[in-house]
Amino acid sequence: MTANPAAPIDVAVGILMKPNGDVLLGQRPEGKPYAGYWEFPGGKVERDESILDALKREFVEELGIEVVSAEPWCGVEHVYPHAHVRLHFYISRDWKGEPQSLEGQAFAWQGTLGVEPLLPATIPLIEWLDRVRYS
Ligand SMILES: Nc1nc2c([nH]c(=O)n2[C@@H]2O[C@H](COP(=O)(O)OP(=O)(O)OP(=O)(O)O)[C@@H](O)[C@H]2O)c(=O)[nH]1
Repeated sequence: MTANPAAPIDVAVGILMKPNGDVLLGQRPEGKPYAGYWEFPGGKVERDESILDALKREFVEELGIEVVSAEPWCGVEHVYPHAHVRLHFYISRDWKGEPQSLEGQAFAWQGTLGVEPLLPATIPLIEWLDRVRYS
């Protein structure tokens, strides 16, 4: 049986937030759709995996970071030419380790956003985020 291309793919996305409001963004590596675009770290949820477990796994794989706790923040659904995604954004203020570029990607801590382009589905998040990170 082939997968239904219209069915949304669940993606766990994590926003690491420092006490000063800075958040961590990563740049999509070569070979992936939208290579070079900036995003919050994360990836697809695997079968039989919870969203939080997927988030924790992706942060270990991509950045060598242990997410100790994270709160669900918002959901965004977006249809790209390559995929229909359902993004589950979490905010974490509690993690262990310093980000390492384990998959060769660039990353940057950002207050006022200074990197572009951002993935289209992630653009509205930046304005929403300003309402929570400096509150
Ligand atoms: N991590 C992340 N993905 C996002 C964001 N915004 C957004 O539209 N996406 C989309 O969510 C999907 C994430 O899939 P991915 O390809 O990065 O996931 P993955 O690392 O598990 O991929 P792979 O194992 O297939 O290589 C992509 O279609 C990507 O375009 C974001 O801010 N962060």
